[in-house]
Amino acid sequence: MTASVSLPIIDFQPMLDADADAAARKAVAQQIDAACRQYGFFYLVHHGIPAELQEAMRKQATQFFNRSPEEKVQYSKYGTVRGYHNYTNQAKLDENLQHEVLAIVQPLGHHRNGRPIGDDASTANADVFGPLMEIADRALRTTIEQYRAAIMQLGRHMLAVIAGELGATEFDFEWLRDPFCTIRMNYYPTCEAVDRAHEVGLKAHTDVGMLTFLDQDTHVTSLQIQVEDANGDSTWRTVEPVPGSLIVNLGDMMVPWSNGQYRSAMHRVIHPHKTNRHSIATFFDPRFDAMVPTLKETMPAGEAPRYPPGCYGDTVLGKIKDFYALSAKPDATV
Ligand SMILES: O=C(O)CCC(=O)C(=O)O
Ligand SMILES: [Fe+2]
Repeated sequence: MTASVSLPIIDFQPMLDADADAAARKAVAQQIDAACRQYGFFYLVHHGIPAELQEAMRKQATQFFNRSPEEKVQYSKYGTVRGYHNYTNQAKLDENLQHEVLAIVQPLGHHRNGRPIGDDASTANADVFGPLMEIADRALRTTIEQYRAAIMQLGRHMLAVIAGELGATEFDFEWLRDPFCTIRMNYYPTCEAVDRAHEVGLKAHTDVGMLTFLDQDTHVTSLQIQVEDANGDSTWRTVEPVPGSLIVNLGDMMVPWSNGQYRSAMHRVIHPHKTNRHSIATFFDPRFDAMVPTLKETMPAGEAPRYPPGCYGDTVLGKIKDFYALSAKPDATV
């Protein structure tokens, strides 16, 4: 049995309450900063996303994955990442995943300064960021749009709070105008056979961007993160669901931005349960073609940043290839 980790449960209410006093807000900001340093993961409660909207998203996700394989596959024509993909038992992947996804990826054309599709490295991946995925189902689409807007607002707010704790005085970051948003609805099927107990739902990875907001089912524990034990060794720990919370985790871009003060933690899903599981991950990321700098307030006077500035879009494209082991298996088309 994998032991669980006690991640901090942070109450965001003072940040949303106009009457909250400055000390209460400062206390919340400090808890967030500490969690970003120690784990790169925390629970957020009273986050301001309406419960009805969360419920509507979960209902849409459940209904979607309950559809027949023939219906779901209608959503598969959108490319490598976008739309519906069933990774369960696909021999061409390097691990035996048990996982279905509906990924709603924002169109690249949405970005004022987005690099043109067809340009260099992105050519092979043009379908990743093609025209806006049509979602024929109006209820699904409306719910997703409302949820996306609410999470983007929370993302901006959270990043401003974090920037403040890192010492920033300016919050209108050029690279964060037009943030790139992806929503991944994840479905992990029931594991029937005991000897499949260690099969991987979603293999170990870090998220690529800035902040991920994860809504996970509360009836089962399957998410795991890598933490350091007292000896500094990495060890896997389960993340128990906390009803009413969103899990916030930091993506790779937060590391150079904070000059290495924050961590982007490895996580995975192991789902050996006789019940299925849903989760909804919403990614609040930089503009696709943005070079994410190091926040100048994090650099000691006279010192250079510890990391070279990285282009978010290039990082995403590289990671997609690695994640699905596409480069290692050239005949694979996901
Ligand atoms: O299903 C989960 O709990 C994790 C999902 C996740 O890590 C992701 O979609 O990036
Ligand atoms: Fe993730």
